Amino acid sequence: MEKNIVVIKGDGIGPEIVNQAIKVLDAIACQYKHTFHYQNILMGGASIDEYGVPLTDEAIKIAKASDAVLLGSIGGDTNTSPWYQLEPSLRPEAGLLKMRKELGLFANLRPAYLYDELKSACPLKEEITEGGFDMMIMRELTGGLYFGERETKEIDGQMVAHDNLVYSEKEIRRIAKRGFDIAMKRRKKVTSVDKANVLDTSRLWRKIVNEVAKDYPEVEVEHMLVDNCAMQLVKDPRQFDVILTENMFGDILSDEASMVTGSIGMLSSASLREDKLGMYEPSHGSAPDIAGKDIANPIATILSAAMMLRYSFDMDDEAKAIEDAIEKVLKAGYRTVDIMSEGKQQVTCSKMGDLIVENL
Ligand SMILES: NC(=O)c1ccc[n+]([C@@H]2O[C@H](COP(=O)([O-])OP(=O)(O)OC[C@H]3O[C@@H](n4cnc5c(N)ncnc54)[C@H](O)[C@@H]3O)[C@@H](O)[C@H]2O)c1
Ligand SMILES: CC(C)[C@H](C(=O)O)[C@@H](O)C(=O)O
Ligand SMILES: [Mg+2]
Repeated sequence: MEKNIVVIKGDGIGPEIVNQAIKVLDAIACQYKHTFHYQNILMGGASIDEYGVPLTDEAIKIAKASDAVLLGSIGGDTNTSPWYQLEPSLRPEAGLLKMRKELGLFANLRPAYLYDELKSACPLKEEITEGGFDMMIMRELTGGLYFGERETKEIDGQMVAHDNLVYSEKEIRRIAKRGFDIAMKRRKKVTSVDKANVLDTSRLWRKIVNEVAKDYPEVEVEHMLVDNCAMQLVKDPRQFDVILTENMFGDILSDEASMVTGSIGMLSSASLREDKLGMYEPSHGSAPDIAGKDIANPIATILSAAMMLRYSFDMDDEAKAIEDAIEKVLKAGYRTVDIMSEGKQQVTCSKMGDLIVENL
């Protein structure tokens, strides 16, 4: 097969981790006789430095015309980077949000899976991780607080800011369906997470989720308040199969879930819409504190590339080959520093990429 992949290396560790994913994709192309054409575009800080804006119309056009987008991560140190002196709509994150919205990528899948080999890197007690866990966070990605109207202004001599949280029935219904569809292929349980004891958007969310649930009688559905969910993720992550939630809750809970898998460097993600076009990126950020040192964990990005093969290109065998290679490398004892534990062999980001290619 021939596929056009748009590559956004991004900022910070972005280029380091994307280079490893491309090594792996090249090896897959060679083994399975595919041709992947890569086209680089800029987004985030790199685009600000080059064009003065975090995402150009031309870049959006190129992404829209592609078969899939592979992204590293964007942004800088929000305390020190000059990008954060710019007005909010010109900052790196505005480019990412615009890309998600322009491409209509409303469904963000973040699988949190504890590899047997990484149990020692997991901060939870052994009795909790016994048997491992495997959950999918289905995060709504183009609505909610991130996309509501916002403003900062002076009222009666003091600054006042507001961010509007809006969800429509249609937005909730389509993500809920995605959540139930994926649950049907898994352990058939959906935990819908909201704050229905306070928020109107959450009460609507719960009502629509219950309506959608009627079309999936085989799926067990439960509703959980987000604060409780944050606690349950640490207390007993094995109880979760699919966590279905809105944009901001999903952002926060997915970082939390990543840590119980050993490291944020393990959490991949796919941002999808109704057709096959998707954007694939690790769930973590540009990690400015470790950028340029060749120590970042590239596994989340490589797993995201595997999700690209699976969801955008229907290349299930190829995706599985990547996932198996990662497992082999972990079994052989190789670790980047974030998942390092006693008796294991510490390797760099690029070495981890090489090892995964060798094990394909
Ligand atoms: N999708 C994205 O592009 C994306 C996602 C999250 C954050 N960001 C941006 O990234 C910048 C930094 O944000 P942050 O520091 O809050 O979060 P971060 O995820 O970049 O880093 C948090 C911590 O995790 C570590 N870490 C992250 N990825 C790692 C990896 N692959 N291997 C090893 N360690 C890793 C970092 O070193 C840091 O200590 C901000 O500008 C933020 O807006 C971008
Ligand atoms: C960078 C930021 C806008 C982004 C988000 O909040 O969606 C990130 O944290 C993520 O998890 O992809
Ligand atoms: Mg996040």
